[in-house]
Amino acid sequence: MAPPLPLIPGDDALDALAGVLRTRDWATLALDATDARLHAAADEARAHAAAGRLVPAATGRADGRQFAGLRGDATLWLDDPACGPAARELLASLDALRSGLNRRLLLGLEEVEAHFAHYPPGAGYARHRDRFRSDDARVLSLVLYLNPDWPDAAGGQLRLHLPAGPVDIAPRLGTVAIFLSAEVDHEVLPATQPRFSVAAWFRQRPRA
Ligand SMILES: O=C(O)CCC(=O)C(=O)O
Ligand SMILES: [Fe+2]
Repeated sequence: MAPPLPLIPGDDALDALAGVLRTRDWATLALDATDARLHAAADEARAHAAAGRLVPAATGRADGRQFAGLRGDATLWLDDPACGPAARELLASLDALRSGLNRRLLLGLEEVEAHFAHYPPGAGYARHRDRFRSDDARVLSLVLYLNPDWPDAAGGQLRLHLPAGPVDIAPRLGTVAIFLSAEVDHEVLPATQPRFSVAAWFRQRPRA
C-alpha cells in the first residue's frame, strides 16, 4: 500500500482537525518532518527560487494590482508548468485535504489554489486578511512550512492576531497553520534566513 500523502492526515486526525475548526478560527498540524516528500517539496521550492522562477508578489486582486511594500515574498503557483513532481503531489494532497475537510465541515470548499513562497532575509508581510473585499471565494487559508532546522532566533513567525491575543507559529518543516480567511488577521515577521512555504487557499464559489 502506498504510504499516506504528507498533507492528508488519517481519518482520526482529520476528525480532530475539523473538531478544532468548529470551535475556533485556527488550528495547527504537525506533519512528519522526516517524510521524504516534504523534503522533496522543500528542495523543489529552493530550486525554483535559485533559478529565478519565483516572481515578486503583488497584494490585492489581479484587476486592481497594487504593491505597497506590504509584502516582500516571491511566489510560484503550484499549477505553473515550471513546477515539478513535488509540487504536483502537494497540490493533489491539498485537494484531498480540501475534500476531507469539506465532508466534515460543509464549507462548500470547491477548489484549492496554492503557491510556493520565498521570503528573503528581512522580508515580511504586514498585517492583513486573506479574503479580498471584492472576492469572497477564499474560505480557509493554509500555510505549510518548508524550512528544516529553523532556530527560534531566526524569527519569521506567522503571527495570528486573535481576540485573545497574538499567537506566533514558527515556520519549521512540517508545521501547518490553518485559519479562516475572512476572520483572522495575520502577518509574517521578518526572518534572518531565507523562509520557504506553501500558502494555499480553499475556495468556495464566489458570492460577491
Ligand atoms: O507564510 C506565512 O506564514 C503566511 C503567508 C500569508 O499570510 C499569505 O500569503 O497571505
Ligand atoms: Fe495571508
